[in-house]
Amino acid sequence: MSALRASDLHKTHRRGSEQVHALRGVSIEVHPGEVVALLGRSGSGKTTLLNCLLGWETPDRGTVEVPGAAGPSAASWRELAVVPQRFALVEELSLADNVALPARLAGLPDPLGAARACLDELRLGPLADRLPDEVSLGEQQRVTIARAMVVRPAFLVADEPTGRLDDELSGRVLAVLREAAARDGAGVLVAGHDPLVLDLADRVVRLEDGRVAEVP
Ligand SMILES: Nc1ncnc2c1ncn2[C@@H]1O[C@H](COP(=O)(O)OP(=O)(O)OP(=O)(O)O)[C@@H](O)[C@H]1O
Repeated sequence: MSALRASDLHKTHRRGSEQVHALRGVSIEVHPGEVVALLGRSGSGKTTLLNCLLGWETPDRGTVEVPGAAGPSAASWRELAVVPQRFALVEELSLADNVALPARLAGLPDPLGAARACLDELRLGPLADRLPDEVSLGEQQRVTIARAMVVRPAFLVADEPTGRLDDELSGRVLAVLREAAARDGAGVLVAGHDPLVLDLADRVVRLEDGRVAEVP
């Protein structure tokens, strides 16, 4: 299968008369079965790159290819799932129902069973029937990982998925992402500052000021 690919992306954000060149010609590939760490200081363009890969922002120049989809915004959750920086859980639904949602939309059998299995993997089984605002932010963060994993996506993009977790839980989350690559052949792109992400990755892409920097 082919790679999730961005080629020569340029993106300028405009704030009044000010222009911020968030991406200045970024190319990146994520192959099935590999974990790629996207590192870079705050403001280096990581989220903008992920947003372009997801079709949430349109680059000024350059292309994004999502295998199996006509374009990034046409990709289904099974083709490309996301763990967003802002969790976007449905407040009225239990954690189990939140996680089951993509499985229901994809028409998978037993969405709730699959959701509970994913929550168990992330050690959230006992909280499955609670609402999002009845659990901590770190727990909500892990729910978003279960929600991305539930359909066994071909590609998964995670924006700082361990930002609110201690080392033990970060290790657990990263092991789950690693397993998605090893077991399901998913291509995983993880953005973050967490040194644990470096240990986990097959490959590192570092952004500096909107460009890919050479990694020694
Ligand atoms: N909607 C926007 N309007 C104006 N400027 C923006 C917008 N989004 C991002 N920027 C700017 O673009 C640059 C890149 O931002 P981006 O969020 O991609 O960085 P990042 O590497 O993900 O940072 P962090 O690690 O803090 O999340 C920053 O200078 C940021 O202030």
